[in-house]
Amino acid sequence: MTATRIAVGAAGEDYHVVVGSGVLAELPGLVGARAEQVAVIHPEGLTAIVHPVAGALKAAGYTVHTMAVPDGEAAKDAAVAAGLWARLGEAGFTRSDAVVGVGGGATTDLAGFIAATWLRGVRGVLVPTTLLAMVDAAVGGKTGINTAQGKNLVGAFSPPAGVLCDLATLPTVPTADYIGGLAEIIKAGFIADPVVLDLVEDDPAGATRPEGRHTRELIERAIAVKAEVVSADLRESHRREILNYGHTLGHAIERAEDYRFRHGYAVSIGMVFAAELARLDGRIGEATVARHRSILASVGLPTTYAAEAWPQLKAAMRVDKKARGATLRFVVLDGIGEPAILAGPGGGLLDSAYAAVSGGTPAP
Ligand SMILES: NC(=O)c1ccc[n+]([C@@H]2O[C@H](COP(=O)([O-])OP(=O)(O)OC[C@H]3O[C@@H](n4cnc5c(N)ncnc54)[C@H](O)[C@@H]3O)[C@@H](O)[C@H]2O)c1
Ligand SMILES: O=C(O)C(=O)C[C@@H](O)[C@H](O)[C@H](O)COP(=O)(O)O
Ligand SMILES: [Zn+2]
Repeated sequence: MTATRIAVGAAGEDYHVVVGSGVLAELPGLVGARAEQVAVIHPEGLTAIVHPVAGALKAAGYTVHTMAVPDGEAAKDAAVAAGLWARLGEAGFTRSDAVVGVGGGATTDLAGFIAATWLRGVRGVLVPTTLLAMVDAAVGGKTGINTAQGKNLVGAFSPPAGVLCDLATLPTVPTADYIGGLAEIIKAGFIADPVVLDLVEDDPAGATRPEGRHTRELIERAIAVKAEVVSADLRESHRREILNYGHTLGHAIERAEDYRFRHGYAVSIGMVFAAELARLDGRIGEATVARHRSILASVGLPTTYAAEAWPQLKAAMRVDKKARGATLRFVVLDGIGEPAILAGPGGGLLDSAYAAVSGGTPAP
């Protein structure tokens, strides 16, 4: 099957997201002729994918440094970033050298951040190997790490030179992680492309598998949504905020769980919360909220969270990047495909929306 190339406009530095099987062969070309050294940042356990990638880069004449980082979210940590900067410094990486990130969204967020910050920016190429990283994390130039205070609180907008989504890497992704990626695909459906929702509803079981009937179309549609949005607003000054649908509560849940709760699962609960907020604010009806619950549950994503966590979650939401001063701002819907901002909802509205998500009366 031929590769699909989705263009992303990035403030004068345009790039492509390439989707297909076997597209990793394009990696040496993307790293470019200026680089002599390449750092390949990857999770410890991903050697079956990383060895051929590193081999191809060596065969193309680069000096390759494979740099293993902790698996998953543990990689998005200041100490891990500092360790990588030390290794780049010891190896003498210059501005013409390159960083390649191979792995899930946690790894591509970290690798992108290293590329953005080393010498104030070197060429970065991303090779996402999970569903979530292909459809969302590796696209759009948001890079970063977590801090004890919250999710992605340190980072930079720094578009990659290219993104290679090799579908051949997906079959080994653990099912629970694969399903996490569906949350971001469904998000793209609610905020911009309702056909995505129809495709998932047509075959929910197939949506949870790489060999599903609609898998490739779902991936390409979600990337197309992200590409359009970030091309219009790289630095999140207006339109890009819609990609944060479900993330205000979602990130608070991740922090409350000490980042041991899958991102997509937290976003899934966060989208139900945002839908309840929109319903209570008179923007959407019960049927649209019910559609959130049914489509997310149909692929195995969670839609509820503990009532007693509410005070902690409310406090954690204060560091959301969309907040302005003490005013919380939520992405909500005025309808499917019609995202809007709800600024400064009253405490009563928030409490009621969370009660609907937790299935009980949340602690004040
Ligand atoms: N920058 C952005 O715009 C953006 C967008 C969405 C999400 N994110 C971030 O992405 C992260 C979540 O990404 P994720 O869901 O990919 O999780 P992840 O990176 O933690 O990966 C999940 C697991 O899958 C493993 N894995 C990766 N590829 C594999 C493969 N092909 N076969 C087998 N195992 C594989 C990983 O090692 C890890 O254990 C979060 O940190 C989230 O904040 C960033
Ligand atoms: O690309 C964006 O913009 C997004 O908001 C996409 C989100 O899915 C992603 O999780 C992002 O990392 C969240 O960013 P943050 O600015 O809220 O930390
Ligand atoms: Zn996300």
